[in-house]
Amino acid sequence: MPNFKSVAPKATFTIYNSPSSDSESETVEFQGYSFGAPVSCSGEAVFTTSLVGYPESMTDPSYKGQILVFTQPLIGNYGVPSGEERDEFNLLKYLESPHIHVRGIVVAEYAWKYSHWTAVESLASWCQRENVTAIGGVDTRAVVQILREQGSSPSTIAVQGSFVPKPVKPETDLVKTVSTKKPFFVKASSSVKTPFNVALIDCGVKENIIRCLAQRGANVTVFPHDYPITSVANQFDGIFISNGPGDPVQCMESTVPELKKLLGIDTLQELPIFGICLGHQLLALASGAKTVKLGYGNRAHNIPALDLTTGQCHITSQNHGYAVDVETLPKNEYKAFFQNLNDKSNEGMIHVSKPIFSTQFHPEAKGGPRDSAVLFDKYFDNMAYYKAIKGNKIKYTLNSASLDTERVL
Ligand SMILES: NC(=O)CC[C@H](N)C(=O)O
Repeated sequence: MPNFKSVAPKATFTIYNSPSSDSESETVEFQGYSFGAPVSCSGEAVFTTSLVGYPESMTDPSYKGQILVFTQPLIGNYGVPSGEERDEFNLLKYLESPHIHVRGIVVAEYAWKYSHWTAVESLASWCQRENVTAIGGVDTRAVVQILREQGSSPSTIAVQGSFVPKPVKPETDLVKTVSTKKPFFVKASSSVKTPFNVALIDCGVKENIIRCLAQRGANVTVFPHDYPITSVANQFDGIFISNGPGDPVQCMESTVPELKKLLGIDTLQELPIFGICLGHQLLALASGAKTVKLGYGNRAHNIPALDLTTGQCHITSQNHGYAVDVETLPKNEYKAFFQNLNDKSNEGMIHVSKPIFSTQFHPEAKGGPRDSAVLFDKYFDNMAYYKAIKGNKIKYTLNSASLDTERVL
């Protein structure tokens, strides 16, 4: 095989202590080679210890604007699957959204040769097409030691011959950039006779979350993150709040007040609600709790989360930099649902009397283990009960045929 590495443009990955630092003592540099787009980039460096799933992670909207460091030493070996192929729900078969959301990737060794039955191109050509920076040849173990010490940090990837932007603080208003611009509709599995109707608040939803709902028998109407959901909530059997990028407090003026309003509507006290990751954090904020930034976050596919209601441990898929401060949960309303057994951070909350719960980890797990897929079943049980007690009072009056059938970007 030709020695691609030796002819690839040189690249440098730099980690900064703070966005304003430019003196050498405050930066650490790693030299490597570029295999992505011939552009430099700047973003918050975060790391994942997941062993597989780079196409899914890179297209997860929660990673918007970040530079993702993979600790798995060989990346690219199974190429990239089709970003066009769709399943029976018209959802992307292999990717979690139509485009790459990470700004750049950092790997130890890029596999120039790939092989997999689903692969349609190499990771390098995908990054080039999507204008995403990629550096190989970096000692990612050393990188993680720095990020673990100083926390997720401003960083740049400089590609030889291109303009290098300054390190920046994580951007604000990221949710707006990834949320659908207009409502869209995904039809439930055709094997289900009487589907449920779920209103999904899209803060940057992963395709597999919608699939987990549609497969179990929900027609999913996906709404923009700032949609006045209270104006339609009485037409639905359940509300779902999705994952998404950035600091949850960025949604204090959009999604959170609307959720707060929803929680206060007398006639909707029995309405089931389920939130995942950012959805969990926003529900917590709407309930009066607070969120905190974690040092370096949790990004992996093997994080143990203890179900505090059963004593069972779930091995979970995670990607987050913030967490709910469990001490601030309103005690007469919510109790902690799951706890992270590595760092003891909060992994979910459950209402003491209403059918409302949320998790910090990703039960839809793409990629990752499916231990906690059962939580989707729990949500469906809650919806079945709600539908039974409401009789025929819930009426879906939106014209779903007039809605788009995929996210509007
Ligand atoms: N996956 C997510 O929804 C991430 C939530 C939030 N942006 C965080 O980093 O904590």
